[in-house]
Amino acid sequence: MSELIDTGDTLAQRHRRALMRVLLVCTALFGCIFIALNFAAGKYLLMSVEIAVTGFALWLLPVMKRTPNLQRWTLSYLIVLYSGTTYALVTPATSVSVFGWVLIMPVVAHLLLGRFWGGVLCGVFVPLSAAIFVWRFGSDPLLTNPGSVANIVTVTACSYLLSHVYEASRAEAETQLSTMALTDSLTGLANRSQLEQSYARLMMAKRLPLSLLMLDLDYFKRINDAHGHDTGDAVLRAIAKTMVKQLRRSDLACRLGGEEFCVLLPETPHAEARQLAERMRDAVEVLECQHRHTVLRLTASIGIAVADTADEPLEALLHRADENLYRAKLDGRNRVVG
Ligand SMILES: Nc1nc2c(ncn2[C@@H]2O[C@H](COP(=O)(O)OP(=O)(O)OP(=O)(O)O)[C@@H](O)[C@H]2O)c(=O)[nH]1
Repeated sequence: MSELIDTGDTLAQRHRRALMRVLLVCTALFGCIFIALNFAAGKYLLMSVEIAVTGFALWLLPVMKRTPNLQRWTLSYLIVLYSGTTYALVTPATSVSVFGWVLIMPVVAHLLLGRFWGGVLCGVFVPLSAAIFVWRFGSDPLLTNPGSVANIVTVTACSYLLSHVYEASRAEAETQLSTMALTDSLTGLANRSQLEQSYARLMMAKRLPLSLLMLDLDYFKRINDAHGHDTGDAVLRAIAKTMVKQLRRSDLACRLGGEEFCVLLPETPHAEARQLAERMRDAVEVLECQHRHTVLRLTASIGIAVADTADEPLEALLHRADENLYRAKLDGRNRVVG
């Protein structure tokens, strides 16, 4: 598990990496069996093709464990595997049963490459295999029987359509899942996990100085106590919207929990961060949250911290911003410190 996480895989990549290794082991194993069978039958050219595919599978097995180019290697291997299968189909010495492999081409391609590349690969190899089938067995009674033709076409079309639809809904479910895992459900802002990921990315790209604002609403408990938790929630959503309005596209606003928010500002020196923090504090102060017949108003305290080097851990930066926020609270609230 840890070695998979080390590669920085998404959920889909993690599954595909595991599936690809199963496919490589299976094709290498069956490849050895077919090499032996074809050697015994004296089909040396076909045997050579199988040796090449099996050798590639064995060589790729350790590479697949941690390569960051998973998609490229998978596509390369499937092109080699499907080309080898196509060669076996063309060879007059092979039996009609070899065409059984064509039926699983769409399933394997979609599971390993996703909708687009899986579709492209099948779009090339399945019609090619069908053409070879007609060329080799066109005069066979099998193909002059409409029932047999209908069966073959239906099974192939089902294999293609089912894998395509399955992959489409799997990809959609994964997108929804990762959005949920990175978003605060109440406000729609980023959550702490997303903050950690973005911070690591920004530090890696050296988008310095990286400023961080920590914003905490003042006396928010009073809103909850006086008007109820639902109203408190509505206020938190309004605050989140107000914060986002002040930001650039490259900035990231998150809710750390409760009534505590944080904003990540890449390539923002201290003076600029301070200006933005004051603007945000003003915006919260003038915000009017309508609740039944009363207008609720509140203020926010903000602490600032700036990272000038790429080696500062997020925890340290948050801690410095939190200390300044604490001072802002002590100094009377509704102010920016740092
Ligand atoms: N409505 C709502 N309230 C929350 C949520 N999470 C935390 N709270 C409330 O936020 C309040 C935070 O109160 P305190 O930590 O005492 O802070 P405060 O009243 O804002 O006072 P200061 O921060 O000292 O200015 C508590 O009443 C929590 O119950 C939430 O998701 N929704």
